[in-house]
Amino acid sequence: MSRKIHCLNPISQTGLKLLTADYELTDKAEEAEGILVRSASMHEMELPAGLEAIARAGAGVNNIPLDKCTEKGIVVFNTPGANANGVKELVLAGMLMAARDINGGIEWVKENKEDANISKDMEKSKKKFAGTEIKGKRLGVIGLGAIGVQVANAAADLGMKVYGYDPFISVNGAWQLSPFIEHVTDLDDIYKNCDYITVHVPLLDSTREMINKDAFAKMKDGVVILNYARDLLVNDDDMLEALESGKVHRYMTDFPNPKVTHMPGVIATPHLGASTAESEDNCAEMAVKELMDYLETGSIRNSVNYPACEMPPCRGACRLCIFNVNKPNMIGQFASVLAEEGVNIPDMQNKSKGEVAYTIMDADQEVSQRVVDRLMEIDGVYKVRVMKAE
Ligand SMILES: NC(=O)C1=CN([C@@H]2O[C@H](COP(=O)(O)OP(=O)(O)OC[C@H]3O[C@@H](n4cnc5c(N)ncnc54)[C@H](O)[C@@H]3O)[C@@H](O)[C@H]2O)C=CC1
Ligand SMILES: O=C(O)C(=O)COP(=O)(O)O
Repeated sequence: MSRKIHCLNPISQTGLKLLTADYELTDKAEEAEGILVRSASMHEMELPAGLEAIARAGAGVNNIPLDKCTEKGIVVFNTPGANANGVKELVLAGMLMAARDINGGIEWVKENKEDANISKDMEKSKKKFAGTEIKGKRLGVIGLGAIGVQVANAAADLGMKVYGYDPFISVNGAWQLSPFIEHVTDLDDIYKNCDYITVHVPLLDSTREMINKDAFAKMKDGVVILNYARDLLVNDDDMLEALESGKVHRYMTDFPNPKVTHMPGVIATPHLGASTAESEDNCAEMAVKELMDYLETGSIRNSVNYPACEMPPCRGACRLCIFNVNKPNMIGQFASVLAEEGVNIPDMQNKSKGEVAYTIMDADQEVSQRVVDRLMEIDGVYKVRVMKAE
């Protein structure tokens, strides 16, 4: 029987064509074993009863009900870094469009397209659109993950003085960061010093509306804010005030909303950061591979709610994948149940991540529903998935 995959958004064919003959795309979400999604909100959606995994072809997972998925043993994947270059390039464009009135100039040409003397007249009019250069200006990058690091390095290459802030920077991120970036540990150093500030953090309770009145109060007058991450990172009312007072010269954002579109000094794009052929292909390929790997082997790579856990092909008659609360003696209890049922475990792997854990156990014989029920009865077990060896 083929495995059913439902796409909640259009997903690049480059990724979809990796699905083997064992898979089938379905229009019916309720029968899906796997879901592929980009930005569609899943918060109000009833999760299909047989859903094993969701792969977000992209970075941000604020459109997915993570806690609910965790408690149901549904693994949520994303595709770290797969669209970072696409976003980086749009951020660079945003910075240049904030520095020069490229938009105003283009509009002027459109408005004067019937002017037979346009070649002469523009030389008189162009002073209205004069700008500044970004070389030598100070850029603050908040969040040095896949995108932030690339933005920081590219801006340094363009001659900007770059400050980077990320209290949780990964070892990989730190390795990739150019030595010319000043790594600051106090966000105020970015607010105080920078002419341009760009945010590249996920939307979390801890980052929601981090760009607010208090932050603006510490910033230089005429600062440019770039938000190609999520709209809710910025307090819109405070932004309006900052734009009106001149504290913020321009607000460049990839996340227009009804308030933002009416503000002066805003240049907005309709969430185009990852909308390049290359990013769409990269994300789709990575998401499809993660999903297939998990559905076929139980191995987890790049999950945002369960730990990475990889196992070679099944060494028994079946494989048990157990999702549970991360607390003492869980593996002991799993092993006891299997021992009492006369099942041997030729191979196993257990990993934890914060409050949850994941165990893959190969069993030397097919296990009965009673074994599954007994494992499910253990306090803290969310789900037991049984996979027959190929
Ligand atoms: N405009 C668009 O189309 C796109 C937008 N995004 C947005 O950009 C965000 C970042 O994407 P990536 O760089 O790929 O993610 P990432 O996970 O590689 O990097 C995020 C970084 O933010 C850091 N961070 C978390 N909390 C922080 C805090 N309070 N202060 C400073 N740093 C903090 C983390 O340590 C991490 O290094 C995504 O979560 C998403 O919301 C991502 C891709 C496309
Ligand atoms: O990857 C992300 O976080 C993005 O915001 C990109 O969203 P999209 O896949 O273009 O709907």
